[in-house]
Amino acid sequence: MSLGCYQTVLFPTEGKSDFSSWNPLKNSQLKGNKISGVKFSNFQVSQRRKCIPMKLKSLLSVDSAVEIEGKEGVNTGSKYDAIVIGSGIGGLVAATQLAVKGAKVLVLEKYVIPGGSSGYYQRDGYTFDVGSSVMFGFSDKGNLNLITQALAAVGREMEVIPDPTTVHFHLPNNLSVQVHREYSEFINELTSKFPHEKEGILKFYGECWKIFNALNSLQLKSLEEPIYLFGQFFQKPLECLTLAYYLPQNAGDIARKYVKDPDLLSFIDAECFIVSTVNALRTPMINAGMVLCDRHFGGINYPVGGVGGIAKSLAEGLIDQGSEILYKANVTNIIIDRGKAVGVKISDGREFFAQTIISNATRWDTFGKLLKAENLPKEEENFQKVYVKAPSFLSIHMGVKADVLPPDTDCHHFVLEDDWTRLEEPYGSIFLSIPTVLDSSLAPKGRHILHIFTTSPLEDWEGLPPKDYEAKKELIADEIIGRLEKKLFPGLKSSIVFKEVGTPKTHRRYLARDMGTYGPMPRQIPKGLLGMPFNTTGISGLYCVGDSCFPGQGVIAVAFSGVMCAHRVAADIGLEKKSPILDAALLGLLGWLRTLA
Ligand SMILES: NC(=O)c1ccc[n+]([C@@H]2O[C@H](COP(=O)([O-])OP(=O)(O)OC[C@H]3O[C@@H](n4cnc5c(N)ncnc54)[C@H](O)[C@@H]3O)[C@@H](O)[C@H]2O)c1
Ligand SMILES: CC(C)=CCC/C(C)=C/C=C/C(C)=C/C=C/C(C)=C/C=C/C=C(C)/C=C/C=C(C)/C=C/C=C(\C)CCC=C(C)C
Repeated sequence: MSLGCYQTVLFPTEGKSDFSSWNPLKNSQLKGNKISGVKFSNFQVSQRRKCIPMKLKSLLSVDSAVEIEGKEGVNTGSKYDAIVIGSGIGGLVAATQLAVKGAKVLVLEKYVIPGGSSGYYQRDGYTFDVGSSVMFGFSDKGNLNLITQALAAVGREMEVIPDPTTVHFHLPNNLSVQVHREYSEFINELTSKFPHEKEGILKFYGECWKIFNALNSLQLKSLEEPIYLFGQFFQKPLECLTLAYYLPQNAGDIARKYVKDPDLLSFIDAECFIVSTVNALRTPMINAGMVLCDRHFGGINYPVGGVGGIAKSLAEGLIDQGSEILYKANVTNIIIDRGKAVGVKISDGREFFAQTIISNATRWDTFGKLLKAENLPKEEENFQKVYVKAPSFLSIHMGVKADVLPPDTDCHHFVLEDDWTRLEEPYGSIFLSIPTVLDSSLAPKGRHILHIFTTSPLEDWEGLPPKDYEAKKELIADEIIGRLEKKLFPGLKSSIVFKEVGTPKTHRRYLARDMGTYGPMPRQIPKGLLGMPFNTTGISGLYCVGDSCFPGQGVIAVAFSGVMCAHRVAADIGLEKKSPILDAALLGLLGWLRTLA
C-alpha cells in the first residue's frame, strides 16, 4: 500500500545547528521549488492493527507551499478575510473551517512545514512525531471526533490504527494499570487494584461520562456566539445545564467526594497530569470528563504514517479551498490601526493585510512580542494572573533494536517509580511513546522508535557554554534512559542505534513558544474552566486560537478552539448569522464570569 510522500525534514536540536544556515530540505528530493521525487513506504501490517474504515487519501506533498514561497500566489497588497499566524493544529483548524465557509485565508508559518508541536521530522529512516502520539478525537463516531471532522471538512481522510491501550501506568508501590480501550476492562483492572474503592471508582468515572455524554450531544461551535449558544440551551437544556454546572469545577474535588484511598487519588492525579500537566485538584472537570471517556468511546487512534500527516492534510485541504500558506514567514508585529488589528509584518519586511488577524502563537507571545507589552489589554492581564506557563520538555527520540521490547509491549507508558510527590517535579514523571508498536513503517526493519519526554524548565538550560550544554543533555538523557531500562526494558541502553535529545531551548526555538512552554497551567487552584479566555481579545479584529484559549492544552482541545474561533470570526465578517446586541450582552457576561475565576 503506498502511503503518499514524505519530505525529509530536519528538526535540529539546540546547539547542533544554526537556524540561519539550516537547510531543512537538504536531505529531500527537492529540486528548485518542486518536489521531484517522493519516498513511498510499504506497510507491514502490524498484528495489533485493525483499521477503522477510513481511507488515507493523501499525505501532503509540499509543492504548493514551496510555490508560494517562490512568492507566486500570495498577493501581498490584497486584503484577506483572515490572516492566521502559525500553523499548529489550532491555527490550521481555524483556517480550514473559515476557508470552507467561503473566507479567503492566509496562514503565515515561521517553520518550513505545518503542525507546530504536532509536526514531524525524519532521520536515518525514522519518522518521528515532534510531540505526543496520543490522539483523542480521531474516531469515526459521535460529535467529539474533532480531528476527523476537521479533516473531513476539507475533503481529507486518514487511515488510523486503533490503540488497544491508551496508556500503561507504572507507578509507586508497584501499581501498574493499563488503561484498556474497552471501558469495562479498564474498570475491572482498576477495581482489581482497589477492590475496596469499587463504588468510588464507578461514581467518579460515572460523573466523567455525564460530562462526556452532554458534550457529545452538542453541535460544537463558538461559545462566544449567542445565537448558537442560546439555540443549544433551547434544544438541549439538560446537557447545557450539566456543562454549566461542571464548568467551574475541578476533577480532584469530585474524586474526593467518592474516593478515600490516597494511592487511588494519586492515580487520578496521574491521569489528569497527562492531559493538563497539573494534578487533579487543578484540572478542570470538563477536560477530565472529555479525555477520560473519549479514550473509551472513540478510542485513541494513531494516524498511519505518523501524527505529522494530520497537519499536512489540513494544509493541503486549505490550499484546495483557495486559501494560502506561506512558510518561513516569521510574523514579528501585528499592525494596529486606530485600535483595530489590520495586518501583520514578517521578518523580511513584507506586510499583509486582512479584515481579521488570528494568532496561533501563545497569548504570552502574542501580547508580549507581536504587540507591544505596554498595551496589554485588561483581559490579558487577568489571564496572566490566573495562568502561568507550564514548564517545557526534555525530549529524547531514539531508534532501538526491536528485540529489546518484550512481546505485547504497549504503545504509551507513563513512569513514576517510587515517590508520588515527584509527579509534577521536573524530570519526575517520564512519558514514553513507541508508535512503531502500532505502525512499523515509521522505522527501518527490525527497529522501534522510542519517544521519551519529561518536564524540564528552560532555566535549567540557559547560560551554559556549548560544551557544558551538550554534556548536560547527555547526562540527563542517560539518567532518564537508565530509569526506563531498570523499570521496563533491561538492555535498553545497549540496544540504542539512534538518539537525539531536544531541550526546552529546542522547543522554544522551533515551536516559537515563549520559554518553550508546553501550554498554560493555572497559577493556583482554578475555578475549573471559568477563567480560560475564548477567542476574541481586547483588541478589535484580533483573535487567539490554540492552547492558551478555552479549553486549554491538547491537540483535540486546540482543534475545538479552532472550530470556535472560525465560527466567531465568520460571524464577525458576515459569513454566519450575528446579532450585535446579543453579542455585546454575551461577551460582557463572559468577561464578567472570567473575573470570578
Ligand atoms: N509538546 C507535545 O508533546 C505536543 C505534541 C502534540 C501536540 N501538543 C499539543 O498541541 C498544543 C499546541 O497546539 P497549538 O495549535 O496551540 O500550537 P503549536 O505550538 O503546536 O503551533 C503554533 C505554530 O505557530 C507557529 N508560530 C508561532 N509564532 C509564530 C510567528 N510569530 N510567526 C509565524 N508562525 C508562528 C509555530 O511555528 C507553530 O507552528 C499543546 O497544548 C499540546 O497539548 C503537544
Ligand atoms: C458560560 C457558558 C458559555 C456556559 C454554557 C455551558 C456550555 C454549553 C458549555 C459548553 C462547553 C463545551 C462545549 C466545552 C467543550 C470542551 C472540550 C471539547 C474540551 C476538550 C478538552 C480536551 C483536552 C483537555 C485534551 C487534552 C489532551 C492532552 C493534553 C493530551 C496529551 C497527551 C500527552 C501529553 C501524551 C501522553 C503520552 C504518554 C503517556 C506517553
